[in-house]
Amino acid sequence: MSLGKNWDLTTRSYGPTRPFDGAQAPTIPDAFKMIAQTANSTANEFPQINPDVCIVNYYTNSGKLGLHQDKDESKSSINQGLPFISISIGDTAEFMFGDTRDKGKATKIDLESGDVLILGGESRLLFHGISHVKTNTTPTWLKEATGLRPGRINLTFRQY
Ligand SMILES: O=C(O)CCC(=O)C(=O)O
Ligand SMILES: [Fe+2]
Repeated sequence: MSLGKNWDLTTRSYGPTRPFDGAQAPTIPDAFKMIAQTANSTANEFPQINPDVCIVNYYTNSGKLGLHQDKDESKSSINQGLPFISISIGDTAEFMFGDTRDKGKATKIDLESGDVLILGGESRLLFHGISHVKTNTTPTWLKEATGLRPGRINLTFRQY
């Protein structure tokens, strides 16, 4: 699901509406933007963004995402190395990143619930992906407080 602008996976492009039902992408709640901007200013590595896209991905326990670069934002955004800010909720995922699409050469780190990962500047075009989601790793307090189903939610904030 996309907030702000619609992200169409088929054409790998952004637009105002969702092709499958013509609906406008819902606006990004200010509270969401604030979390992403606060994380970015706390990291203090990259320029601040005014996010106009938030892509929300849900991974089941068998969910994966192949190594890819995020390069469908505007040339200006990419050339400036404007960061994309990723927030993980729920089950832990193994995140891979590297200079090439080669999985064997990628560095792997765990992204746990609550972790924020920011790719910006020179790291903006790193190849990255999710190799697997680790079953039953959602913090107990979060499961109890929200009834979150198994799996992982990832929010990425970008400025097109
Ligand atoms: O799920 C993640 O941590 C990464 C998501 C991602 O790479 C993307 O949405 O482009
Ligand atoms: Fe990505």
